[in-house]
Order: sequence, then structure tokens, then C-alpha cells
Amino acid sequence: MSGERALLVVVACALIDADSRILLSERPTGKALAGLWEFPGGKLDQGETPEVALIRELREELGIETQAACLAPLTFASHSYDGFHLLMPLYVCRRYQGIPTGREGQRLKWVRASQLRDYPMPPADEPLIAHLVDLL
Ligand SMILES: Nc1nc2c([nH]c(=O)n2[C@H]2C[C@H](O)[C@@H](COP(=O)(O)OP(=O)(O)OP(=O)(O)O)O2)c(=O)[nH]1
Repeated sequence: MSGERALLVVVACALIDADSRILLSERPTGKALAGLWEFPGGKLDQGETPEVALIRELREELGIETQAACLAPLTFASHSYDGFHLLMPLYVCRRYQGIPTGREGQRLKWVRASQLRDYPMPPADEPLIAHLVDLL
């Protein structure tokens, strides 16, 4: 029964540039969902708030700095995968310092909201696209 699956909270970010494009990050070979394009982010460490976790993940994955006041909640994903149920708040961030680079070797792409469907994404992300199209 899906109700028995563990709930996994992953926090994610639609980073937006001055041209209203969104940053996608490719999941590396060897990981679950490899090759799919996702929003930067990750799991919460023990004791972290979603905002603190997201600021840390953006630093680790992209080498950029931001702060909680620059993270605006947009929507969330709720999706059952084999073995766990993903609950993923999606924040929008337009203000950050630094130039995003794939600090973990991952490929990055700046993509217009209307072109998000051209990039294969994890199934949980599918319903998020319409929210970004509306926003941008
Ligand atoms: N960061 C992120 N994760 C997503 C998205 N969509 C989606 O289904 N996920 C899933 C994939 C993973 O199961 C989980 C993210 O966990 P993660 O990136 O911290 O962990 P991971 O699978 O890379 O594994 P690891 O860090 O434990 O090695 O959330 C998304 O847009 N962004």
C-alpha cells in the first residue's frame, strides 16, 4: 500500500536568471533517474530547515550563495516512487551571488519555461512545469 512508503522530503529550487530562464541540472550517471534534468536541491540534513538545506545545496552543487529572504515558495511535488513517497517544496530564487557551475560535474542548462518540456525530467517534476510557465 502506498501509505506504507516512507516520506522523503527533498527541497528544490527554480533558479531564475535576468532573462527569466530557469536552471536545470542533469542527474549524473550512476544515480537513480540518471540523465534526467532536475531542479537543483536535495535532502534535508538532520535538524535543517528547508531553507537552510536549500542554501547549502545551492552552495555545494552550484557554488552560489543566497539567503532565506531570497527564496520564495512556489509550489510542491508529491509523488510516489518505488520505496518512498517524495514531498518536494519548490522555491523560486532570483537573487544570488556567483555564477552557477556544476560543482559535482553535472551538466547545467538555462531553459525558458516554455521549453521545459523539451528536457526529460523526473516524473515528480512534471506537474511543476505549469506553475513555472504561469509565473514566467
Ligand atoms: N534535487 C531534486 N531531486 C528530485 C527532483 N525531482 C525528483 O524526483 N527528485 C528526487 C530524486 C531523488 O530521489 C531525490 C533527490 O535526492 P538527492 O538528489 O538528494 O539524492 P540522490 O538521489 O542524488 O542520492 P544521494 O544524494 O543520496 O546520493 O529527489 C528535482 O527536481 N530536484
